[in-house]
Amino acid sequence: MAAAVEILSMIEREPGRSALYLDIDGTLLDIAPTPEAIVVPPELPNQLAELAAKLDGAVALVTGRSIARVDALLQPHLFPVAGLHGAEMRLPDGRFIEATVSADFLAVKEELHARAESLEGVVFEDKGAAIALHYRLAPYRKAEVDALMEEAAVSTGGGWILQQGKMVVELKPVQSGKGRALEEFMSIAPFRGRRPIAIGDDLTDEGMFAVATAAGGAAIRIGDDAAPTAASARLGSPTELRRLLASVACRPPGNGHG
Ligand SMILES: O=P(O)(O)OC[C@H]1O[C@H](O[C@H]2O[C@H](CO)[C@@H](O)[C@H](O)[C@H]2O)[C@H](O)[C@@H](O)[C@@H]1O
Ligand SMILES: [Mg+2]
Repeated sequence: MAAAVEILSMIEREPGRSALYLDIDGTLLDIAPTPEAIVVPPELPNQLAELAAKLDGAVALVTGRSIARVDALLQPHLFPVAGLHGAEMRLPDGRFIEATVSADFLAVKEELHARAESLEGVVFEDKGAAIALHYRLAPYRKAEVDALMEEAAVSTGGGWILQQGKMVVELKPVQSGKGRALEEFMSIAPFRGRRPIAIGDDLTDEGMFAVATAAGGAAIRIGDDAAPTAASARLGSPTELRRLLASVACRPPGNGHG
């Protein structure tokens, strides 16, 4: 397994041949008790913008969050984003691929919201065309949350599927997937023809790890868990990643670690 620092130093040496695909929660940002409690280090948005400039714009966020939430987190910058696990995208030229909702899904959402309110400690997150039920504040609720979400998925009539995550179960559009999102970005400028480097921390990121490595790139899984992964390297924490990315952002090309 390659070291994460070697992979990032490849970007430093050859920014014009690299493209970077970044997950947010657990990767760029430390995990917090609830979705709203995350802390964006004040220097991070500008560092990502510097990195993007260095890679001629070939930096995308690939996340379970909605694009609107990403924009709010990383303001004032608007990056290319695959949101809702790839169900919605903002392409580099500003075009949107939107996720649509059905009447069945809206009814399921309402019902889930009401039922989640009776489960103390469970946090309901409405993301538009996706829903997350979090049990981080009440881990003993996992079985109840799983059962509720399995029932909800069936009630959508097949248009939405389950996504397991860190202390969360999500309902995401069946037409989603971070691997598919990467393929979409990789087919267009400025991402086309560049070596894809995907960085994430969770099950949902495994699809993009597989696509990036199959295309001759590399992938880094963040975190100290021992979960099996298609990533080519591991790195301990978002703090370490932010430090390495900051160093890539500010060094001139060709001045890598060796
Ligand atoms: O694909 P990502 O960018 O990693 O987003 C995945 C989900 O992240 C968020 O939930 C997770 O982070 C929360 C804040 O640290 C944490 O409280 C929660 O337990 C985690 O599961 C987000 O709320 C979801 O919408 C994203 O899909
Ligand atoms: Mg993540």
